[in-house]
Amino acid sequence: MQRATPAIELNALTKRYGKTIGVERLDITVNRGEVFGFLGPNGAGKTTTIRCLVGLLRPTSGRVRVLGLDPIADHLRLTPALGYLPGELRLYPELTGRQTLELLADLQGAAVPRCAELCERLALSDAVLGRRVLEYSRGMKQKLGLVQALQHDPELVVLDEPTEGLDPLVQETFFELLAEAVAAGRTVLLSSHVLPEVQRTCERVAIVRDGRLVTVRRVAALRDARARKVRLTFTDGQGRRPLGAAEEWAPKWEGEQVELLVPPDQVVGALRDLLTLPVGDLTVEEAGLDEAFLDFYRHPDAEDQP
Ligand SMILES: Nc1ncnc2c1ncn2[C@@H]1O[C@H](COP(=O)(O)OP(=O)(O)OP(=O)(O)O)[C@@H](O)[C@H]1O
Repeated sequence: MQRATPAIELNALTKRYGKTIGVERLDITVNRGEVFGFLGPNGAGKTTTIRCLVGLLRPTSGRVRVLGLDPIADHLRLTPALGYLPGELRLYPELTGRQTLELLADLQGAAVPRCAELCERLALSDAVLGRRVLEYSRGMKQKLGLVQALQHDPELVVLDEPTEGLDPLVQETFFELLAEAVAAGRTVLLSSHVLPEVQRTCERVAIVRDGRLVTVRRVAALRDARARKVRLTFTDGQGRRPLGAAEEWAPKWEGEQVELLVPPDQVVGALRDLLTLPVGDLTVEEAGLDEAFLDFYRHPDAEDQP
């Protein structure tokens, strides 16, 4: 494995399903040792990208390198170094949990030094592992999916919606496992539409929408760039009214009160205009990160600053 290369390199990755665009000209580089978030609404292209990364889909065009290798041509070399948790985990229902882990270890072609420890930490007891997967709850299947993704202590872990179906206690264990993987120098790519999960774990995030890259940002920068929530209360009892240029900031009315999400560098100008109206009370606060995130979904032209 070529250690000097980035963990993941996508150059103009395009995948079409007939006329439908899965992803279009995606350029993303994930460095070694990084926890990288991959965020986007339903149908944005996250799973398509991940399937191209792990060699399950052949790109229509563009270049994909994972740990310096081509995921399709070098599949056998790559597999032992790759941990993958699919978004929709399909398991053989007739196999027991234990047999499932053994089968997947065979396919990974690697020793599984962490299997027992991971089962213990995720509360998959011998009794549970002895039962057939068809008797498993959704959360139990997801835990099995996490064990198989990490059991061979892979160099790169790719997780598609990893916390789906996990209860809060198990989610905590999952976050601990992620932190340990990073401390041990592993690289993690995590796809999600749960923002706090990404905020908590990732250094950088790529936001995708409609198959295209909207932006790649440090999570900290995303936080700094977030909009200000401006709340005004009017005093003349006339309620909802036109707000002129401020209509651009998606006003949300409630009686005499209106709330606007304004980019930080435009707050002063917006207030100058708004305060010509009969305003009795005013608050300005930072919007939540999730609101900043939604803003990226809404404004296709949000500038790019890796
Ligand atoms: N096998 C397929 N055949 C045809 N179109 C597909 C196929 N798989 C995905 N698509 C389309 O590609 C686009 C991207 O889908 P993808 O599953 O990659 O999105 P996603 O970001 O993972 O969404 P979600 O968060 O809902 O899982 C969508 O328009 C989807 O309809």
